Amino acid sequence: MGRKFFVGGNWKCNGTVEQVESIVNTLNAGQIASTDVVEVVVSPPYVFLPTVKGKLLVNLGVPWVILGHSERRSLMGESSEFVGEKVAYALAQGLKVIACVGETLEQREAGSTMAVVAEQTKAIAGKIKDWTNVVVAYEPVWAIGTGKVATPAQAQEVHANLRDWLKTNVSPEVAESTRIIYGGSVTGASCKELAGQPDVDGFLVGGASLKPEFIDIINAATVKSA
Ligand SMILES: O=C(CO)COP(=O)(O)O
Repeated sequence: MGRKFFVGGNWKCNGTVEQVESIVNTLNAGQIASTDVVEVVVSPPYVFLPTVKGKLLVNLGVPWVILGHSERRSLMGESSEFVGEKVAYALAQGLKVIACVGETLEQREAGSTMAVVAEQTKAIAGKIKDWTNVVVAYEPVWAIGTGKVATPAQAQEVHANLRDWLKTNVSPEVAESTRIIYGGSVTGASCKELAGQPDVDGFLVGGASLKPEFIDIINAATVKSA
């Protein structure tokens, strides 16, 4: 079975109750591609979970958690090892995990992108056995919140290398079935070409997930199913 397209909306700490309700209304009113072809997850600020949970999407418990975001790694000092432990703990508690990896601009310019991504992924792989409930988000730090989206070729290159890494270091089955999604300044304008890349299985969206264009990003799934 192919990898189902996955789109996450990382709302971070944005919004007031009114704004959150407005986003939810927009999502509920949007014409979204069939859930046969796309899985959508939103990550509201903790304080708004009750507001969102009561109004949005069938089956919304809080089944997913985003871990290893670069803002946590850099601002909260979370090491790769700690992120690996958190991923293992979350899975053991029955949560599904979006695990983020990605290099800084400095690391990219030094040619160490894949070494960084591999080190971050290895710290997770060393702590877990079952990848069924894990989605890996490749989020180059230089693309997050900067308006500087990776080119489709840049994203594809890292995603393909990461899948190869999983094939060699975990298993061919895990490499084939694990969704690797891209995050970093994704917009309605850039999503289709990115989605056209063979190893881009979806997106983790920050700023644009607070806007109506999030619907367009979700619907980029149709690029895969076309
Ligand atoms: O950090 C992100 C998603 O986790 C990306 O944020 P932006 O889409 O705002 O760049």
